Parts: sequence; C-alpha cells; structure tokens
Amino acid sequence: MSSSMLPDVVRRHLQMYLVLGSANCLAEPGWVVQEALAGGATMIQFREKGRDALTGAPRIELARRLQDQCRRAGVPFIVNDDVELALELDADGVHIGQDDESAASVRARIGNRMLGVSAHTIEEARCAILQGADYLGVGPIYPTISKDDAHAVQGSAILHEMRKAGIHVPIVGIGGITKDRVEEVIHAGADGIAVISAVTRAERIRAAVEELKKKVILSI
Ligand SMILES: Cc1ncc(COP(=O)(O)OP(=O)(O)O)c(N)n1
Ligand SMILES: Cc1ncsc1CCOP(=O)(O)O
Ligand SMILES: [Mg+2]
Repeated sequence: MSSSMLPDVVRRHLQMYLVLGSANCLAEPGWVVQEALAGGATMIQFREKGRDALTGAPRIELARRLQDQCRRAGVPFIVNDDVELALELDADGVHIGQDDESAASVRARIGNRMLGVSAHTIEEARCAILQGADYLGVGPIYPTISKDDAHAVQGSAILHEMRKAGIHVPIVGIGGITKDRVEEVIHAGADGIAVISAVTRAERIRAAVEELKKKVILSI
C-alpha cells in the first residue's frame, strides 16, 4: 500500500526536487535552501551523507533548520536513508535505495508519510510499488559528480522502458540533469527532476531553480 497521498499531488512535488547535504553546497546550506525555495523548488531531500558530511548533533540541527524553512514555504521535506531521523523530526517522507532498509519495512514504520524508492530496473520498480512506494527515483540518467557509488549510467531510455512496461506511478529522474537535459528526461516519461549539482553549484541558485522548473513545466 502506498500512502494516502494522491499520485497527482506527488507528481507536482516531484517537478523540481532538490536533493542536498552540506557537502554539496558552495554556500551555507540554509541560504541555498532559502534561495531554492524562493525559486520554486517543489520538494527538498536532506541527504547528509558521504565523506565531508556532518554527523551527530550538528547533522540533526541542520536537518531541523532546513525542515523549518521548508515548513514555512509549504514544501515537503524528505529525509534520505535515515528513517529514525525522519520519525524524530516528523518529516514529510523518506527516500530509500536498493541497499537501504526494505521498502516494506520503511512503509510500516512511516505510516502515511511519503515514501520514495530508487529503482534501476523494471523488476525493482514493480517490487518497490508492491511494497508501498509513492514515487520512484530513477537514475543516474546521465553521469553524476555527486554520488561516488552510483549505478551505471542508464540514459533516458530506462524511463521509456518503465512507462512502456506499464509502470504508471510518479517517477523522478535523477543524475547529471542540467537545464539542457530536462526536456529529454520529461519526454522520456519522468514527472520531474531531482538535482543536486545543477542547483547547489549554480552561481545564482534562485535563477537556476526558476529556469529548471520552467523547463519541466513546459516539457510536461
Ligand atoms: C530522488 C532520489 N532518487 C534516487 C536517490 C538515490 O538513492 P540511493 O540509491 O539510496 O542512494 P543515496 O542517495 O542514499 O546515496 C535519491 N537519493 N533521491
Ligand atoms: C543521489 C543520486 N542518485 C543517483 S544519481 C545521484 C546524484 C545526483 O546528483 P547530480 O544532480 O549532481 O548529478
Ligand atoms: Mg539510500
């Protein structure tokens, strides 16, 4: 069972989905999130992991601060991997991958909160849906500089293939998506884009988000 959230509502949240942790940001993460929200980001994922990531109390403090900004803007705040943290914060949802806790177990723990699951194949996608995923994160569609242990690049064809196989749940494309690739990703079947570097490394974050979102909406 998925959550009680309507698929069309989830689709709208996926349009311009910013994924970030402090190590991705060239500027202070609170400022990055503020600018991204001002530019129209539709969902934010707290992904504080990897080599230079915060741990312990500073990590939780940052999560609370970013969550508070999202709440004020009315934008869902999703926690990557860490179900415990999501429950502690009363976050809007959790995103997990194939190497994380099983989707069925996370669904049972988070109740009606939003559940996103990474899927690289049609089989993984079907399994995630059966276990209660509200949306699928599919990628890396293109080469990425933001995830050391990323799967092989899949290209936009995987999105086509999933749709052709009858997978109709909300899907967000992720991995190396830039403004020049948005149209291809949406036309291949994604409902939105999830990005790290295209926003966190942009010189003008607000303008970058505005432009990415506009391209998504024009491509739908
Ligand atoms: C929206 C979205 N899609 C995919 C991922 C990747 O999740 P995962 O495979 O678990 O890898 P990590 O992000 O945990 O390193 C994601 N985070 N968000
Ligand atoms: C978390 C994640 N999962 C697949 S690719 C990726 C990183 C996306 O970052 P970028 O948008 O900078 O390529
Ligand atoms: Mg994960």
